[in-house]
Amino acid sequence: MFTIQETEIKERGITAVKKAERLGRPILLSEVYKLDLIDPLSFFNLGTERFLGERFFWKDPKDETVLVGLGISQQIQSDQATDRFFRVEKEWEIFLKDSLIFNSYLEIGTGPVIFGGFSFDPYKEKTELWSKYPDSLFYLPKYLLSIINEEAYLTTNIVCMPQDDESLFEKVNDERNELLQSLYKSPQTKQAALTKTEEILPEQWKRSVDEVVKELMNGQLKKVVLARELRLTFNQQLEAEHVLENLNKQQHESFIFAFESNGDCFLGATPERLVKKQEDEIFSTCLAGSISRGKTAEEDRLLGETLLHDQKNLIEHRYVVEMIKDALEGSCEEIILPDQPQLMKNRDIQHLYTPVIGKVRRETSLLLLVEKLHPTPALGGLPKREAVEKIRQVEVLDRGFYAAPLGWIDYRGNGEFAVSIRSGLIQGNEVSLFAGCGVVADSDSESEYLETGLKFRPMLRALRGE
Ligand SMILES: C=C(O[C@H]1C=CC=C(C(=O)O)[C@@H]1O)C(=O)O
Ligand SMILES: [Mg+2]
Repeated sequence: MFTIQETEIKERGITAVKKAERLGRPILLSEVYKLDLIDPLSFFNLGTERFLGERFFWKDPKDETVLVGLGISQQIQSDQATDRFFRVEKEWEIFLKDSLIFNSYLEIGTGPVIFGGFSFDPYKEKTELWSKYPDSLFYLPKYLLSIINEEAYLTTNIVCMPQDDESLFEKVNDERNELLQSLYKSPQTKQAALTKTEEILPEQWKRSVDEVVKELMNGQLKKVVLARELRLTFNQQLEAEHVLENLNKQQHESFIFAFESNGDCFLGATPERLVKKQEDEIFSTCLAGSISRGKTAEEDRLLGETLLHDQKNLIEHRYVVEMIKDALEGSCEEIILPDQPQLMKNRDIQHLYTPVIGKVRRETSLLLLVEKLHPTPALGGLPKREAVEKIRQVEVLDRGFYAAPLGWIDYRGNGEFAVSIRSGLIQGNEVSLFAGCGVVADSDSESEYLETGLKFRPMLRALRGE
């Protein structure tokens, strides 16, 4: 069993407190230990008692980076719409200034990391649904488990005040060791049962698709993504850990995420990367154009072939490729992307997919890239500003964090954001699911309606525990 000795954190803590006294402001103390490999979901689960409402989970499709945060050591949050990406970046930078970071590992995603995201459109009128999530919300966790290429690291973050003393560090050390020891007790709880499914205004949604199609045929708008909601009720309070476990099993090739705030939990399994930054290398994804999976291998292959040659879907996809290329060109010395889309097959749906690799200029930050890209025409439309305005006008749904950038940034400026689709918001014994689709001049509202139905499936499957 792993135990961390108390002497080190005490010495470091006293140094941090002295620095806080000298500078007259809080100072971050962060330390990283390597651990034997532990199961990230068990780590998330063991936060249930102590850190409920203050947890996050993140896993990329290849399991290269798994991050689990428990507790909130510092929060960056705002409802200010202007410059929101830049503001988060500056606040993180200022917060990190003069911090004491004890990290002898070079791995990206160890040490101080903030996790969180942004709402889709800060100018959209807010409803009760997303009242727990401000337009920008990030946590620096108290304890962060990072599993990087199958090696585990535990980062502890403590914000030290001038008036703090040794007892703070004794407490943290005890708590940390208790956490690590309780890892081996797994809680047994029952999965909730679905009692009611309500589609929110499906006919009105179809009518808005028809209206937008008309505009697309004779205006400057080329594409608008329209989304809708499914509201589910269960016989008891839903536990995020069950749903997360199912998503992780059923949609392992997606980004699996959960992000708690004040009792609610936003979670999902998205196949869509927005942008990843590793030093000066960046990776993005064009994902748009969809068809169902076949029941047999042959049917599945034929459906894939149909998608690869379908004009409506190819146009829907091409708008995304063009926009991402344009958005990245200014910041990159080099961009590589194939001419033709390929297929991405997820358990419940297949998509047209074009991967993008680039080399960014020195001064380009991850959040600057997020700002340039969000929303891509896979979530917003084309042209970007006009499409977002149209969505604001015609969509009934309050998207909140759905279809928006969600991810993490470490203290060295590396990190990754996904687009939070195939997702849901848990609120007690109810859950809202969200799904949208790219409407182009060739769209038919009935088939777009069915396509959104496919996109609800990953969350439905996980919620039902199928
Ligand atoms: C907006 C969603 O999916 C986007 C991503 C891939 C394919 C899409 C499509 O074919 O319409 C959407 O643009 C969603 O899942 O809610
Ligand atoms: Mg589509």
